[in-house]
Amino acid sequence: MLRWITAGESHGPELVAVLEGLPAGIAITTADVQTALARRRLGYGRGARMKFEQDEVSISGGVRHGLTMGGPVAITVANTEWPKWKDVMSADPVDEAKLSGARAEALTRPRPGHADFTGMQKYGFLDSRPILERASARETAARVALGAVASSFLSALGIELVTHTVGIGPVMAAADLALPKPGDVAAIDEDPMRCFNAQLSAAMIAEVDECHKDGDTLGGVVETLVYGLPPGLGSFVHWDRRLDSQLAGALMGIQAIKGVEVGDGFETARRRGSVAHDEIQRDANGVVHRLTDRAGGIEGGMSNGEVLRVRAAMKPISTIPKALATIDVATGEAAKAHHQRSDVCAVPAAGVVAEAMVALTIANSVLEKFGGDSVAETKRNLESYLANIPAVLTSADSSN
Ligand SMILES: Cc1cc2nc3c(=O)[nH]c(=O)nc-3n(C[C@H](O)[C@H](O)[C@H](O)COP(=O)(O)O)c2cc1C
Ligand SMILES: C=C(O[C@@H]1CC(C(=O)O)=C[C@@H](OP(=O)(O)O)[C@H]1O)C(=O)O
Repeated sequence: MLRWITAGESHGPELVAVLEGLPAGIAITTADVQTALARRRLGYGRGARMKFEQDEVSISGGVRHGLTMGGPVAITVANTEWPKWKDVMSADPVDEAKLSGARAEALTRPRPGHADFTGMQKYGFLDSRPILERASARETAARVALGAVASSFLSALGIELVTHTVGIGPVMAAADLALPKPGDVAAIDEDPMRCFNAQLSAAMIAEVDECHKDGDTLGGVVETLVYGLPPGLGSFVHWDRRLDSQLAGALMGIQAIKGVEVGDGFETARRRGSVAHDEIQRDANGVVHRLTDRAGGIEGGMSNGEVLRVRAAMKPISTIPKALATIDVATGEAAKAHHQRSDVCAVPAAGVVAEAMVALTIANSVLEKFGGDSVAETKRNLESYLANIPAVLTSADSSN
């Protein structure tokens, strides 16, 4: 079983992430993690901080000479802005006299839509700083670092992930948009306008620009695809063993994600059964195929060998220049919500986080089914399982 945990604040010295339960022999380098983090930093509509934040990566456990050794993998991602925040965010008590300037002031005008107000109620603070520091999506850098390790493990088993943006605010990608393939990411990487792996249409970019001009913010929808999955990950036997429930939990665990769809999701609910499912057909060679992939690669809580397809809906950023009504908790009076630099739209970045969470979830399911203390052992177990599926049940995706 894979376990992972992150720690650290948005303006603290660094984020710390630990991933336990991986086999030995996974190829991972500091540069691989840096590349994954660079994808997350970019994306059309990101704010000022992402222009200078460097995400300084250090792998401090579990990896030797570019390969995992089987122990917990520990990664730190340093915040390059730390020197500016040192006094405000120091773990040790600091001299009050040092705490001056705008950064040190109590944040007393909680932002609707962020964790501020309810977090202040829950933890008993009259300052939202101790809330927003951990609620901030800065934390997702730590998850993306771990996701890079999970993706490398899956890749060694022939399982590849790719993510794209399918909606920015009201602008949705064309319904017949061809699904990207894993190799497409490299091509998109060369085009920063497309935000690394996020395929933003001109209309989406115009929507971000328009919104920026209006002092407003946007959400949207991202989709992660997983190619090369064997059938049978997850299970129908118990709710918490269902792959779809695990993926939904993992994606809803990302800041600002408010909805998850598997396959055609909500659209399926509007269809009749005769056109909602994926018919099964045997070809002349005796190999079983699906005619469609409306289910998004999951039936009965199990991967069915088709391309896995999950979408996550992100709400608009809640730090809005055109600030919303709130109260000032210092006076109890009506006020405008606190506003500082922030993203206009972080949907492409959220897609990179979604991909990391899907990779971690799938890696966990793979290890649950196939086990293995080394990648070679996991691979042998996977191949043996596929080779022993009864011939009459062999489907296109279970035969490779
Ligand atoms: C990649 C990413 C970047 C984000 N950037 C910002 C930001 O710059 N400003 C902001 O107010 N919220 C930002 N958010 C959203 C907040 O983190 C989120 O609204 C907050 O945690 C409350 O969301 P919740 O209700 O889902 O917990 C971002 C979210 C993600 C996933
Ligand atoms: C730092 C990141 O995202 C941050 C997420 C975030 C929030 O409220 O979630 C608020 C902003 O932080 P700041 O207030 O320091 O500008 C974003 O920049 C990041 O993604 O690495």
